[in-house]
Amino acid sequence: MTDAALIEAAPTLGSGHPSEAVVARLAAQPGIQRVPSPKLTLFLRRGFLDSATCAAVIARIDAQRRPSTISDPNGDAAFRTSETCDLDSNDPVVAEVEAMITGFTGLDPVHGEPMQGQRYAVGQEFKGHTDYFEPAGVDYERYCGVAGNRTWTVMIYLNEPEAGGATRFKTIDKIVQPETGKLLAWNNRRPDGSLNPATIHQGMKVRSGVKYVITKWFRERPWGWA
Ligand SMILES: O=C(O)CCC(=O)C(=O)O
Ligand SMILES: [Fe+2]
Repeated sequence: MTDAALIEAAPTLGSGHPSEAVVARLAAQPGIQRVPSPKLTLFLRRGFLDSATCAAVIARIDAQRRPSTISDPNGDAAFRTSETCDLDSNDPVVAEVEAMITGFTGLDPVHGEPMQGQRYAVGQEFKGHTDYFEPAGVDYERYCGVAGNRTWTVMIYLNEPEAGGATRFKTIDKIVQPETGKLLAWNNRRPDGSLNPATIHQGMKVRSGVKYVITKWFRERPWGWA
Protein backbone atom coordinates (compact mmCIF):
# COMPACT_ATOMS: atom_id res chain seq x y z
CA MET A 1 0.00 0.00 0.00
CA THR A 2 1.19 3.52 -0.67
CA ASP A 3 1.22 5.99 2.19
CA ALA A 4 -1.86 7.74 0.79
CA ALA A 5 -3.75 4.47 0.45
CA LEU A 6 -2.83 3.56 4.00
CA ILE A 7 -4.40 6.75 5.27
CA GLU A 8 -7.46 6.65 3.04
CA ALA A 9 -8.26 3.07 3.89
CA ALA A 10 -9.32 4.36 7.35
CA PRO A 11 -8.80 1.00 8.96
CA THR A 12 -9.97 0.35 12.43
CA LEU A 13 -6.86 -0.44 14.33
CA GLY A 14 -8.64 -1.40 17.51
CA SER A 15 -7.03 -0.47 20.80
CA GLY A 16 -3.66 0.26 19.24
CA HIS A 17 -2.18 -2.72 21.06
CA PRO A 18 -0.28 -4.30 19.38
CA SER A 19 0.90 -1.01 18.00
CA GLU A 20 2.62 -1.63 14.66
CA ALA A 21 -0.34 -0.64 12.46
CA VAL A 22 -0.99 2.58 14.37
CA VAL A 23 2.69 3.50 14.26
CA ALA A 24 2.74 2.88 10.49
CA ARG A 25 -0.41 4.92 9.98
CA LEU A 26 0.81 7.86 12.05
CA ALA A 27 4.24 7.77 10.39
CA ALA A 28 2.53 8.07 7.00
CA GLN A 29 0.42 11.11 7.87
CA PRO A 30 1.33 14.35 6.11
CA GLY A 31 3.02 16.84 8.42
CA ILE A 32 3.84 14.27 11.08
CA GLN A 33 7.08 14.45 13.07
CA ARG A 34 8.36 11.48 15.03
CA VAL A 35 10.51 12.28 18.03
CA PRO A 36 13.66 10.22 17.53
CA SER A 37 14.00 7.95 20.54
CA PRO A 38 14.55 4.23 20.96
CA LYS A 39 12.75 4.44 24.30
CA LEU A 40 9.41 5.95 23.40
CA THR A 41 7.07 6.16 20.40
CA LEU A 42 6.00 9.81 20.27
CA PHE A 43 4.55 11.73 17.32
CA LEU A 44 3.84 15.44 16.88
CA ARG A 45 1.59 17.13 14.35
CA ARG A 46 1.48 20.90 14.26
CA GLY A 47 -1.73 22.60 13.18
CA PHE A 48 -3.91 19.53 13.62
CA LEU A 49 -6.85 21.68 14.77
CA ASP A 50 -7.61 25.16 13.46
CA SER A 51 -7.83 28.04 15.88
CA ALA A 52 -11.63 28.42 15.59
CA THR A 53 -12.14 24.81 16.65
CA CYS A 54 -9.66 25.27 19.50
CA ALA A 55 -11.52 28.37 20.67
CA ALA A 56 -14.85 26.52 20.57
CA VAL A 57 -13.46 23.71 22.74
CA ILE A 58 -11.90 26.21 25.16
CA ALA A 59 -15.32 27.83 25.66
CA ARG A 60 -16.75 24.43 26.62
CA ILE A 61 -13.90 23.74 29.05
CA ASP A 62 -14.40 27.12 30.71
CA ALA A 63 -18.11 26.42 31.11
CA GLN A 64 -17.82 22.96 32.69
CA ARG A 65 -14.55 22.67 34.58
CA ARG A 66 -14.03 20.89 37.90
CA PRO A 67 -10.87 20.18 39.94
CA SER A 68 -8.66 17.55 38.29
CA THR A 69 -8.14 14.24 40.09
CA ILE A 70 -5.49 11.51 40.15
CA SER A 71 -5.54 7.78 40.77
CA ASP A 72 -3.34 6.17 43.43
CA PRO A 73 -2.99 9.38 45.48
CA ASN A 74 0.61 9.77 46.66
CA GLY A 75 0.15 12.25 49.49
CA ASP A 76 1.14 15.27 47.39
CA ALA A 77 -1.95 17.49 47.26
CA ALA A 78 -0.19 19.73 44.74
CA PHE A 79 0.58 16.86 42.32
CA ARG A 80 -2.12 17.88 39.82
CA THR A 81 -3.54 21.32 40.43
CA SER A 82 -5.35 21.91 37.14
CA GLU A 83 -9.03 21.73 36.29
CA THR A 84 -10.68 19.11 34.08
CA CYS A 85 -13.76 19.15 31.88
CA ASP A 86 -15.59 16.04 30.70
CA LEU A 87 -16.43 16.95 27.13
CA ASP A 88 -19.85 15.85 25.89
CA SER A 89 -19.54 13.64 22.82
CA ASN A 90 -23.09 14.59 21.80
CA ASP A 91 -21.85 18.12 21.24
CA PRO A 92 -21.12 18.43 17.49
CA VAL A 93 -17.83 20.28 18.05
CA VAL A 94 -16.62 17.58 20.43
CA ALA A 95 -17.84 14.80 18.11
CA GLU A 96 -15.98 16.34 15.19
CA VAL A 97 -12.70 16.53 17.11
CA GLU A 98 -13.13 12.95 18.34
CA ALA A 99 -13.72 11.80 14.75
CA MET A 100 -10.64 13.69 13.57
CA ILE A 101 -8.52 11.96 16.24
CA THR A 102 -9.77 8.47 15.43
CA GLY A 103 -9.52 9.17 11.70
CA PHE A 104 -5.94 10.36 12.07
CA THR A 105 -4.69 7.57 14.33
CA GLY A 106 -6.88 4.74 13.04
CA LEU A 107 -7.76 3.91 16.64
CA ASP A 108 -11.27 2.53 17.16
CA PRO A 109 -13.64 5.06 18.79
CA VAL A 110 -15.09 2.20 20.83
CA HIS A 111 -11.76 1.91 22.67
CA GLY A 112 -11.64 5.64 23.45
CA GLU A 113 -12.46 7.22 26.77
CA PRO A 114 -14.67 10.30 26.55
CA MET A 115 -12.48 13.24 25.60
CA GLN A 116 -11.43 15.60 28.39
CA GLY A 117 -10.25 19.17 28.52
CA GLN A 118 -7.58 20.32 30.99
CA ARG A 119 -7.13 23.92 32.07
CA TYR A 120 -4.10 25.30 33.88
CA ALA A 121 -4.08 28.77 35.42
CA VAL A 122 -0.84 30.47 36.51
CA GLY A 123 1.09 28.20 38.89
CA GLN A 124 -0.91 25.09 38.04
CA GLU A 125 0.78 21.90 36.85
CA PHE A 126 0.62 18.14 36.57
CA LYS A 127 3.81 16.61 38.00
CA GLY A 128 5.62 13.67 36.44
CA HIS A 129 3.34 10.70 35.83
CA THR A 130 2.45 8.00 33.36
CA ASP A 131 -0.97 7.90 31.74
CA TYR A 132 -1.26 4.15 32.30
CA PHE A 133 -2.47 2.95 35.67
CA GLU A 134 -0.14 1.00 37.93
CA PRO A 135 -1.32 -2.63 37.87
CA ALA A 136 -0.28 -2.96 41.53
CA GLY A 137 -1.96 0.31 42.55
CA VAL A 138 -4.94 0.45 44.90
CA ASP A 139 -7.11 2.06 42.21
CA TYR A 140 -6.35 -0.40 39.40
CA GLU A 141 -9.57 -2.40 39.55
CA ARG A 142 -11.69 0.73 39.87
CA TYR A 143 -10.18 2.43 36.82
CA CYS A 144 -9.26 -0.56 34.67
CA GLY A 145 -11.58 -3.40 35.68
CA VAL A 146 -13.87 -2.98 32.67
CA ALA A 147 -11.87 -1.42 29.85
CA GLY A 148 -8.35 -2.46 30.80
CA ASN A 149 -5.35 -0.19 30.93
CA ARG A 150 -4.57 2.72 28.62
CA THR A 151 -2.87 2.06 25.30
CA TRP A 152 -2.40 5.36 23.42
CA THR A 153 -2.58 8.98 24.51
CA VAL A 154 -3.60 11.74 22.13
CA MET A 155 -3.21 15.27 23.45
CA ILE A 156 -3.88 18.56 21.65
CA TYR A 157 -2.86 22.03 22.80
CA LEU A 158 -5.71 24.46 22.32
CA ASN A 159 -3.71 27.62 22.92
CA GLU A 160 -0.34 29.04 23.90
CA PRO A 161 0.06 30.38 27.42
CA GLU A 162 2.31 33.45 27.53
CA ALA A 163 4.97 31.59 29.53
CA GLY A 164 5.44 28.08 30.89
CA GLY A 165 3.12 25.12 30.45
CA ALA A 166 5.36 22.94 28.31
CA THR A 167 5.06 19.16 28.42
CA ARG A 168 8.29 17.49 29.51
CA PHE A 169 9.27 13.88 28.85
CA LYS A 170 12.23 13.74 31.16
CA THR A 171 13.45 10.22 30.34
CA ILE A 172 14.12 11.21 26.74
CA ASP A 173 15.00 14.81 27.57
CA LYS A 174 12.25 16.24 25.37
CA ILE A 175 10.23 19.36 26.09
CA VAL A 176 7.23 20.12 23.88
CA GLN A 177 6.01 23.71 23.79
CA PRO A 178 2.28 24.42 23.69
CA GLU A 179 1.14 25.71 20.32
CA THR A 180 -2.46 26.22 19.22
CA GLY A 181 -3.74 23.09 17.47
CA LYS A 182 -0.58 20.97 17.94
CA LEU A 183 -1.24 17.26 18.49
CA LEU A 184 0.91 14.80 20.42
CA ALA A 185 0.32 11.05 20.23
CA TRP A 186 2.28 8.43 22.10
CA ASN A 187 2.16 4.74 22.81
CA ASN A 188 2.05 4.09 26.54
CA ARG A 189 3.66 0.71 25.86
CA ARG A 190 6.85 -0.60 24.38
CA PRO A 191 6.65 -2.41 21.03
CA ASP A 192 6.42 -5.72 22.91
CA GLY A 193 3.25 -4.49 24.63
CA SER A 194 4.69 -3.99 28.12
CA LEU A 195 3.88 -0.74 29.94
CA ASN A 196 6.57 1.82 29.17
CA PRO A 197 7.88 3.89 32.11
CA ALA A 198 9.80 6.08 29.61
CA THR A 199 6.43 7.69 28.84
CA ILE A 200 6.66 9.60 32.12
CA HIS A 201 5.79 13.23 31.45
CA GLN A 202 4.69 16.35 33.25
CA GLY A 203 2.63 19.41 32.44
CA MET A 204 5.01 22.10 33.65
CA LYS A 205 3.77 25.09 35.63
CA VAL A 206 2.11 27.84 33.68
CA ARG A 207 4.02 31.05 34.46
CA SER A 208 1.82 33.54 32.64
CA GLY A 209 -1.54 33.17 30.92
CA VAL A 210 -3.77 30.11 30.90
CA LYS A 211 -3.15 26.77 29.20
CA TYR A 212 -5.82 24.53 27.68
CA VAL A 213 -5.37 21.04 26.29
CA ILE A 214 -7.52 18.15 25.17
CA THR A 215 -6.68 14.61 26.31
CA LYS A 216 -8.06 11.51 24.63
CA TRP A 217 -7.02 8.12 25.94
CA PHE A 218 -7.54 4.69 24.42
CA ARG A 219 -8.00 1.41 26.29
CA GLU A 220 -7.19 -2.24 25.78
CA ARG A 221 -10.88 -3.17 25.70
CA PRO A 222 -14.04 -1.26 24.68
CA TRP A 223 -14.88 1.60 27.01
CA GLY A 224 -18.58 0.72 27.20
CA TRP A 225 -20.15 3.54 25.20
CA ALA A 226 -23.92 3.06 25.32
O1 LIG B 1 -0.80 19.40 30.25
C1 LIG B 1 0.12 18.72 29.86
O2 LIG B 1 1.08 19.21 29.24
C2 LIG B 1 0.13 17.26 30.14
C3 LIG B 1 -1.24 16.73 30.48
C4 LIG B 1 -1.19 15.31 30.91
O3 LIG B 1 -0.16 14.72 30.97
C5 LIG B 1 -2.41 14.57 31.24
O4 LIG B 1 -3.50 15.17 31.31
O5 LIG B 1 -2.31 13.35 31.46
FE1 LIG C 1 -0.44 12.64 31.22
